[in-house]
Amino acid sequence: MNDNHLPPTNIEAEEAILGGILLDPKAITIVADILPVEAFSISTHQQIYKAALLLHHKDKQVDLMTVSTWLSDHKLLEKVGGTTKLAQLLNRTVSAVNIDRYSLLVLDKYQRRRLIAAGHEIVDLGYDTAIELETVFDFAESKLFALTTDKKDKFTTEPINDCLADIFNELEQGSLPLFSTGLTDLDSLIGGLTKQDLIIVAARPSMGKSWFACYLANHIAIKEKKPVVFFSAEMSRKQLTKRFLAMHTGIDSQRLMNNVIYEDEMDSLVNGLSNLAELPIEINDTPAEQLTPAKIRSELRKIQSKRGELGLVVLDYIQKLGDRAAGNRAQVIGKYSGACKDIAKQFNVPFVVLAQINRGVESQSNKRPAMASLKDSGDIEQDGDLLLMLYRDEYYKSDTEDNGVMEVIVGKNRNGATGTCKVLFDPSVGAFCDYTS
Ligand SMILES: Nc1ncnc2c1ncn2[C@@H]1O[C@H](COP(=O)(O)OP(=O)(O)OP(=O)(O)O)[C@@H](O)[C@H]1O
Repeated sequence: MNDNHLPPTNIEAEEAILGGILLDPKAITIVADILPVEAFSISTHQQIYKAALLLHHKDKQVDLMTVSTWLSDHKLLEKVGGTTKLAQLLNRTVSAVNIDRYSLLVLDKYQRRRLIAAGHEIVDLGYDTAIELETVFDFAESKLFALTTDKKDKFTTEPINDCLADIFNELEQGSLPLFSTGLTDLDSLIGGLTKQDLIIVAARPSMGKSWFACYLANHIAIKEKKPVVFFSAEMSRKQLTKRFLAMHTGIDSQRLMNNVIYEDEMDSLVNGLSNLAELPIEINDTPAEQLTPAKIRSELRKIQSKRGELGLVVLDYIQKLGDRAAGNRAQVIGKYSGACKDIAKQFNVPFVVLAQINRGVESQSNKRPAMASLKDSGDIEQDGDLLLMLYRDEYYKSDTEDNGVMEVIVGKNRNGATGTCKVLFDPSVGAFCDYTS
């Protein structure tokens, strides 16, 4: 315990770094990406380093002359101690050889100061009993997580120039900010599943929402090889795993649920088990009343730090969350859908959220759902970037010509067209494929 409570600093290392920068024009290129301005503990050090960084970002040479001229031109030279201070820094430094090592020493103290600041904020929140405990935990966890992982706040204000640089890089690489669904007609309508989008998949009960979500999860896990996280407030972990197993083995899901396997299915079972075991699919079956946005964020943070960038998040299903006896359900659901959109942005991932549709569609002649059909809809349709509504004619008419066909109705598409496409669907094993094939 530090009795005098002085914040941890390493002034000598800070001086050595600044001296190195003034001495050797190459030095700034080594430290610019490692050290933020705030890593320096003294404001004069921060100001000198900031001048060096600004010159560096404008592709200007960085040395004693250019830094002192810049500071003088901006009426800051006297504030940092004048040319005497710069000369002192220079005189104390023999070479810039160890500058990367010194940077780590300075960074270590900076991280400790940030940890202490976060600790103070967490203590204050702990005392503030007006704030819900869950919010306090979420805040505390995200503060510490930011320190141990990225170390930089992603959501700061940035000049448009920086965004343009990112966009140019993406265009140059031709990398798509979205994932194919594996269904050609659906992809032609929606493009694919876009990162940061909230994708609402809505339908009447038993229409095949969970199967559709399983299909997307499985497809992204296989094709993108990125972690897919399935929050199943509806089905247990075992039931959901058996659905995935049915998809991989072709064994009827109903029989898998009842643990009935035929002898000639053993090979498929073994193959399916080993294929499925390889996939980066994570299942969380926290009961609906305990599955809060804070819990979802906390789980995603853990998975992301363990397995890397996420490929897809699924929630089955939104109206199940929260206190179902509570008065204004629309308001509650609106709160959840807003939080889901924030999570999609925060984790840079498409977030597929399943939703039930109002019984109202049953009284319509064509029975096909529309945007207004969402049950307890709250702000779901506003928060969603993409709204996919599922419809199967055989659900209502056993003699339909469209046996085995699912219609995917795109009711809202922030990034493109709306419309309907058909896909083939086998609910016994959760198989989806193109209608035209
Ligand atoms: N083994 C099976 N054989 C035939 N049909 C099946 C089988 N298993 C499930 N189904 C059908 O799949 C549909 C259920 O799919 P799914 O659970 O994905 O629907 P859902 O829209 O998520 O429903 P809910 O909202 O009730 O959870 C039902 O129509 C059911 O009859």
